[in-house]
Amino acid sequence: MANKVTFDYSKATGFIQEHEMQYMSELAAQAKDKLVSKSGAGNDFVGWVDLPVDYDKEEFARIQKAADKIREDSEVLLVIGIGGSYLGARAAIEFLGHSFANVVSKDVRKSPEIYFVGNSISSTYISDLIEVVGDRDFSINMISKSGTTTEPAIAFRVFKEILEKKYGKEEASKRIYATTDKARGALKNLATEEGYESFVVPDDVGGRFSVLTAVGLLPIAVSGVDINELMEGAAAGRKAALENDFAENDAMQYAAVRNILLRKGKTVEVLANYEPSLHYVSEWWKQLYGESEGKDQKGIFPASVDLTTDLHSMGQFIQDGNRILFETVLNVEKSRAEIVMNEEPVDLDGLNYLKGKTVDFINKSAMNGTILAHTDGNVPNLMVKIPEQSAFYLGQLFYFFEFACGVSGYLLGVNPFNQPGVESYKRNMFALLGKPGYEEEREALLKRL
Ligand SMILES: O=P(O)(O)OC[C@H]1O[C@](O)(CO)[C@@H](O)[C@@H]1O
Repeated sequence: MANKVTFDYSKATGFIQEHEMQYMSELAAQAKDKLVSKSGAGNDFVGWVDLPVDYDKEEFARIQKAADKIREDSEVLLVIGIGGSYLGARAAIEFLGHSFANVVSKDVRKSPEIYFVGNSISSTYISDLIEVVGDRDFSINMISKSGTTTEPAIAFRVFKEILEKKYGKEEASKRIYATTDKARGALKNLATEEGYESFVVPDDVGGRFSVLTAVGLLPIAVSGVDINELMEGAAAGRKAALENDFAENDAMQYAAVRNILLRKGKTVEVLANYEPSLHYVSEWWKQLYGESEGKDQKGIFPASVDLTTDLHSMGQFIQDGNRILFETVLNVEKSRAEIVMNEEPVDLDGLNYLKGKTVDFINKSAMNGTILAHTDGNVPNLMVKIPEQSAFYLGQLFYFFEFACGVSGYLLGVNPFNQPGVESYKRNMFALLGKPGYEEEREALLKRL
């Protein structure tokens, strides 16, 4: 087991010839140069490249201090945000924390309960969460880079009102933490007006690349994770991505392999995990790759499955359906817990052949068997190995995927750092809601409904 996050495409060599890798390595080197020298498309949004070694230390200390205060004075933290303004934090908290964090006793969790809201417009969800919070002490971390996104703004209005009713305006303002643009937007204005403690999403870091800014770091720190360790892992990932040539560069190889497969008609990448705690890492990854590459009528569609769970729902399609897929397995090499199968005196369930084996050994056997079956079914299989569930390796993993995404987007010939397509639904929604300025669209849309 290597003591770092690694990429392994040895099981996919039947689908990729050496000379293809050679050609793509040259293009990947050019793409990397563009990214690192900040000379490619969207180059004003590549601040994340140096973030693990070049971040605001004063703000970092303030994040830690705010996290300590929240851990001290709140039973519940509400994290309000959508897309890149919540997925990274949720990925980290769920990957590194207890599988049932919000349900176990505080002695086990050692932090406030953390709930995410403002990532949908469901009144049922909001109202159920109001019930969960009840009359307990709580704080809010409102996260929006633009400060104008509708989903989180709605949730914030609702919970701000509850907070102000409970504590009074002044005390409530000390329990609201705003993470947003340093100067612009409705949230920034509100924070200034009401005196909320504010944290900055740097101008040159887009939402989906912002997990290692205050966007991710404050909620992650509240959950009790050592954010220094997370940053150290990311710095190690950066060093590996920046300093290694293609032959030793895992992120560049991943970018190259997925672009070779795309050009052979593999238009869907399925990210597969065998640990439920990786579910939100996959959700984070989907936004990262979906928003970065899905444009100009191009891109690999990023999908995900939780295994072995989904082998009993999506397994049939992966094995035997339309051959447009390749699969990337996230493999946590060393399980955090060990459970050994015991022998029973009468082998009624037929499982005595597993006596003495660990559940993780069984899980890994399922994984290895599945990889070979899918490979035989013409699904190229790639693997990203994560030595264990620690903040250090998660930091490395975040950086690995971010760097590979930048390189991959340039290989594809798109600007990986914009998201023009996201505006279309917003315009329609605003028009249908009667937002001032959308009158003409409103008429046209109403006729079509
Ligand atoms: O942080 P904000 O500005 O609320 O944006 C949230 C998300 O919405 C998007 O802008 C898309 O609408 C994403 O790129 C972003 O992560």
